[in-house]
Order: sequence, then C-alpha cells, then structure tokens
Amino acid sequence: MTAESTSDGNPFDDPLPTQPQPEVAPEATLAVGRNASLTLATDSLIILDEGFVGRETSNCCGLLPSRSKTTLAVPFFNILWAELSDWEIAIRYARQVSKDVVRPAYVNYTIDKNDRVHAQAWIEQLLNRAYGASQRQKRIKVLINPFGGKGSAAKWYTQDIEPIFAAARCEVNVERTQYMGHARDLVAESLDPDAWDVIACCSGDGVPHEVFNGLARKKDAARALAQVAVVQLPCGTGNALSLNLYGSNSPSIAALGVVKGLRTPLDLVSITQGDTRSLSFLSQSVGIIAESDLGTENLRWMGSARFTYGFLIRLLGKTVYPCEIAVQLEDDQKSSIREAFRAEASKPLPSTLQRDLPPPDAGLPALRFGTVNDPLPQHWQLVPHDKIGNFYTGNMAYMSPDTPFFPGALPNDGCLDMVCIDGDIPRSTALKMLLSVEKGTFFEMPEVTYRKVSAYRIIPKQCVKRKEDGYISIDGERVPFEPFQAEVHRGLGTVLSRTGHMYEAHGLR
Ligand SMILES: Nc1ncnc2c1ncn2[C@@H]1O[C@H](COP(=O)(O)OP(=O)(O)OP(=O)(O)O)[C@@H](O)[C@H]1O
Repeated sequence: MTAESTSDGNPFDDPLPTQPQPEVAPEATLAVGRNASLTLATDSLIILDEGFVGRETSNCCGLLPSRSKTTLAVPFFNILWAELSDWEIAIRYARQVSKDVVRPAYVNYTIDKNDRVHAQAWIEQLLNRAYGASQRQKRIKVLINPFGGKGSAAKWYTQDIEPIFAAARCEVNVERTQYMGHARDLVAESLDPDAWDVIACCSGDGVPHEVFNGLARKKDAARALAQVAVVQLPCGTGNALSLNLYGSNSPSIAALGVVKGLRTPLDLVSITQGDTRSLSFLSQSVGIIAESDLGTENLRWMGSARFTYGFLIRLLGKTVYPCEIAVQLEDDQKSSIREAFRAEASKPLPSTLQRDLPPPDAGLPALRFGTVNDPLPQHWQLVPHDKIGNFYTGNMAYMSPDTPFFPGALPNDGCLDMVCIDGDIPRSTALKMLLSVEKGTFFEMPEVTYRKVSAYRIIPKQCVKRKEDGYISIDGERVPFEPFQAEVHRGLGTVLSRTGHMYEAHGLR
C-alpha cells in the first residue's frame, strides 16, 4: 500500500520507536512491497514506486523532490522524520511547493512483519543521514510578536512554521509577546535554559535582540547563552538573522533551517553607553545607515523604499557625520581578511559538535577594555574623522535581502567587520558603491575601508548643519546620540545554521 499527502497540521500520532537498536548492518535499500523500494543514495532518499507513474515532475536547484516516472528523490536535508509503527513505515519530508515555500508531505508503506528489524535499522540510517550532527526533535520555545509582519506573524506561524515543527516531532511551546521588551523580561525572569534547546522568535530582528539581552541578564548568563540557541522565524520588517543563517526570509524555509540547523557559536558584542551595558548580535551604525533607517519614520507610507530614498537623499547631499574613533585592530588588510574567510569556508561540515559549557554560575564575561566611561585603553588612539559619511560595523553578512554589506563576516571569529566610507566622495563613486553591494564587488572598492576589529569606541559629534540629535542604531534600534564602546565576546551566543560555522552569503570565496 502506498500513500502520499501534504499536511498543514500534525496528522501523525504514532508513539516514538522504543525498541533497542538491532545489531544488523542495514542495507542501503529497503524493499517495501512488491512494487516499491526506498534507497539511501549519496545526498537523497530515492523512492522507487510503480505507483508514481503519471504524476507530475518538478525540480529546482536540486532542492525540490524530483520525480521522473517511478522515482521521487528527496534531499536528506528535507527529510523531517521517519518512524515505524506496527505495520507501517512513515517518512515525513519538507516538499518544496514554490521557490520560497516548503510544506510537510509524507509517504508511508506497509512493512512485512519479518522485515521490521531491518526496517528499524534502515530508519536509523536515514535519520543519521538526514540530521548528521544536528540535534533531533529539538525543544523549541516560540515567541510570537503579534504585531510582526503588519500583524501576520501568528498566521504565518500556524500556516508555514508549526506544521514543519510538528512533522519533525519537535516539542513546542508558544507564547505571544504582550508589550515592547516582554521577550527580554520573559527570558530573563522565567525561562529555564535547561528546559529548551531553542528560542525561536516569530518576529523581525528586534525580538532576537531582546532575547539575547534577556539571557544576558540571567545570573548564569554565559551558560544560558551557550545552552539555548536563539533563532528567527522571519516575520518582521528586518529579518537579517534568518537571511544570514538560512539564506531566506521565508518563514517555512527558516522553520526547516531550525529543524535541521547545527548549533553554531555566535560572537556577541557588549555595548556600553552611559551607565548601561547591553548585547548586540547584528550591527551598529552611526551616520547615513542609521539615519536612513531610523530618521525616515515620516516616510513609512513609502514602504521599504523609504530606506533607499532616505539613503540616496543623504548620499547625493554628501552628508558627513563627524566623529572620533579608536579601535582594537585585528586585521586591516583586505587580502588577509579574504584568506581567513576562504580558510574557514573550506572546512567540512562537522560530524559532531563538541562545545564545553561554561560553569553553572558563569555570568557575562568581564570587559577586557573597560566601559565607555573608563579612560581610553593605553594603546588605543582616538582618530578624528571629520568627513565620515558611513560608519557601519557588522557581525553578520546580510543586513537586508540582497545586501551582503559585510562579505567577510564570520559567526565565530571574535571580530566585528568595520566599514568606514567618507561622505565627500564624488556622487558617481557613491552611487557605484551603492550598486556594488548587491553585485558583490563592494569589498574591493578602494574607497571602502574594511577592517576586522575586536573592540572600538566612537564619539559622535553634533552635526553643525542640524539642530536635532543624530542617529545611532544598534541592531536596528535607536539608542541615544552619545559615545559608546563595543567589545566582541567570541562565541558567547548560540544560533542554528546550516553549516555550523558560516553564514549563507557567498562572502569572500
Ligand atoms: N505586543 C507587543 N506590543 C508592542 N510592541 C511589541 C509587542 N511585542 C513585541 N513588541 C516590540 O516590537 C518591536 C519590533 O520587533 P520585531 O522584532 O518583531 O520587528 P522589527 O522588524 O524589528 O520591527 P518592525 O516592527 O518594523 O517589524 C520590538 O521592539 C518588540 O519589543
């Protein structure tokens, strides 16, 4: 008997297999009835079934299950779960129904009583190939921002995300955030890091920022940040976390990325400003980027074009944002930055993930360079930048879709990528530069200063032409227009990525 269907809910309620693992060497092919077989090929599960004849064929970039006549190839990455009941083997997978959408689908076949031991061993082989070093059946705490995605986040969760988690047999608990800052408070005050493997934010980048900061407020902050992976199910305006980790801002693709994701240490950055200390996971900007994003609220009616419009106006006006900057420099040579990136990119997928947890009472790491209120570290030098137009530091490659602004960024190299561009460069060069980000040629432009730094201080100055305060953005949120200091903590946080050590951008390969 053969059955196949897609499912928007969880139609499966079989108990988990509890039998001891049989000690037989499983063969790659499992015969399931007279006319069908299941084969573990190099990258995919191949289902050969006479019953497929006549069904449509589809394929796209090797990601879609492809059928030709009697076969269906499902990439191991798309396999969500497989299990054996008394008489049947059921395999669930994520079927790509369009470029940006996957939906759970399943095949099941009757198994002869005498084949059960072999079938159980074969399923274990399949799950090993499907999950590799990724944890199976993750325990996921979901936080939904009900206002995310113009109020669509809850709908996207039900339609695109929850069915994938259910099909992969994840343990899920859902909570809606009730006010600004709720995610931070909830994580700091009541979330038990031993109870969850993942905190998944159905939101933009604002809620993950709060979650990292909630974990940072715990007494055992360092341990909690290593224990619980923070991920995003993209439902906001800015979805950089998902773009970098899953190469997509589609909720269902990200859900598959979370199910199959490898635990990945992520550098986090302490920001001290005034008397506060907070964590940043994404970016800091002073000048044109911050102002084009945060200073164009009055243009919200334009939709996402408001950022580009705001950016171009300032670019063409040759706006400068004078400041003083001191850095803890790690590398300022584009050639060696590229080399280090390539060396990291050439590493294979890890087969196991070993990471020592910090001791139970380990709080946030001490600041090696003090705070912004301390005297400047001895070997640092404050350099005046009177003509800077763009000061931008990034911990990840993509800042928005198609804009890999920091192609050299690596999740766990202990560095921020710092870009400084003068504001008085010719307009034609500035426009060329704008276009070069998407083309991937931005890094090489001589007008772009690209550095790896592990800490810095910036003292912004009031713009003479303007009466009101300027803009500083930390992870896309506005903070006071005052000096701040940043210091990277290597691998302090945890996320889930496809490779365990790289972002999804093409980068400097
Ligand atoms: N119930 C709520 N009421 C008001 N604000 C909330 C609520 N839940 C979350 N927020 C706040 O919404 C802000 C935006 O968060 P989110 O990460 O979803 O989106 P974003 O992409 O950063 O912004 P946008 O609102 O433009 O989509 C965060 O600061 C968060 O604290």
